[in-house]
Amino acid sequence: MIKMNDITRDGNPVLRKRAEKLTFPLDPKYLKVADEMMEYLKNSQDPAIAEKYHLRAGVGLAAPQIGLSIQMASVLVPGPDNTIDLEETLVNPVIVSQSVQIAALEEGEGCLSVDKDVPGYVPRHDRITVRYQTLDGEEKTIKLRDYPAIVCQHEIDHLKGTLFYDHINKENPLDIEDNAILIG
Ligand SMILES: O=CN(O)CCNC(=O)c1cccc(Cl)c1Cl
Ligand code: NI
Repeated sequence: MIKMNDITRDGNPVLRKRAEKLTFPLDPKYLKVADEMMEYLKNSQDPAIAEKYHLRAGVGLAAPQIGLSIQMASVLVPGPDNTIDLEETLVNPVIVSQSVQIAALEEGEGCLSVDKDVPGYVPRHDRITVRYQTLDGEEKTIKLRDYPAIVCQHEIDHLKGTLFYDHINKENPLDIEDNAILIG
């Protein structure tokens, strides 16, 4: 199972590389990686397991965060009342369209690869359309908005070598354009 000491930390060049596109059929080792990444997310969202193995909670995990510079990211976004809003492993994801409307999480963002808290609004697109391949190579296109859209942007950023704090206004971290939507 993936544990915190398997997570690459800021300063490791792998987090600043553009990850390699994957070809299909996927090498079986990458299928295993996908399972392990999703398992990490599930474990980290289970209070008992997270406490037992000292896992920081995550709603997404990108392959560069476990040292693999490949275009693969898993997302497990809970919805209200123990529902799941989005559970998917995205291979070679591309944001094919995005709203002009900007949104940010009121609480800011965190990252397993960034040990320090970096306060401030992370401006992102409120709505995005993502085209990706599933683990068996099927092309899918999904439209996302609000929290799931923000999570996917955070993960797709990882595949481009971008970290969330790159987007925070350095002079005034709580500065964001007037009509940005703040998501609580
Ligand atoms: O890349 C994934 N991680 O670093 C896992 C830990 N961070 C989160 O789960 C997280 C927390 C807050 C906002 C967003 Cl958008 C995300 Cl993604
Ligand atoms: Ni992250």
